[in-house]
Amino acid sequence: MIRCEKLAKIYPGPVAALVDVDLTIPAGQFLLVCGHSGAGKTTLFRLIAGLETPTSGTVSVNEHDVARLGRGGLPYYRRRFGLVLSDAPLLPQRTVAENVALPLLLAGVPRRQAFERVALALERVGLAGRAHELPPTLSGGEQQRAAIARAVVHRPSVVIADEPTAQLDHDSATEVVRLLRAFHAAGVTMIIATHDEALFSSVAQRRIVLAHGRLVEDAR
Ligand SMILES: Nc1ncnc2c1ncn2[C@@H]1O[C@H](COP(=O)(O)OP(=O)(O)OP(=O)(O)O)[C@@H](O)[C@H]1O
Repeated sequence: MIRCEKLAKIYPGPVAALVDVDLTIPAGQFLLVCGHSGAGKTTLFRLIAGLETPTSGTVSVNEHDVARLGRGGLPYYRRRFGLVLSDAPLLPQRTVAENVALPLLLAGVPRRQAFERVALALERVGLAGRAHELPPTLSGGEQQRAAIARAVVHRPSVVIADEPTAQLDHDSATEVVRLLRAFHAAGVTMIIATHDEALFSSVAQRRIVLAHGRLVEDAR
């Protein structure tokens, strides 16, 4: 369970990106996060995943305050999460398999074991035959599926995806939703920012709306 209490992030400016957000996300939930551009969705994701520290308030996971983890605990904490963020594109000069392997290699998994897991992850997203190609030769939908493989290759318990179907045609977007649904069915908590709510209507269990950094709607 992830719990945000009075969570706030003020960037220099000052910009109040997130203001007093109280939110509890039970393990295994499929949560949609909606809101206009600049509403604070990405900021919320970065705080939950331990990529940024709150200005005030707390994020805790299973009752442990993330701010108290310290340098030793934070890398382990971050490995709970699989991130599909728009500011982390695939590296164009590395093959698809090398891109997907990166989080494992950075975590110290031996190469051989890492690439065995990469092969499994690419198979799950239907890209087994494209492992040795460079990302720019893939379609937009295939690149997004590779990004999902990279996010799940270390078997995270939570997947956070920022607009995972943006700029995809309908068939590719539907395929991305099908994949996320399959990971959710396997027990992964899903936190998805989207403007494409209709696409997720059959799988989402809850929808929250952020506006100007505040949580303004919460519906199950
Ligand atoms: N590193 C930063 N420094 C300063 N301001 C920032 C920073 N990151 C975000 N902001 C500001 O915080 C606010 C919330 O941004 P955020 O990216 O969280 O919104 P968002 O809902 O994800 O938007 P989008 O849908 O466009 O991605 C915006 O006003 C943004 O300009």
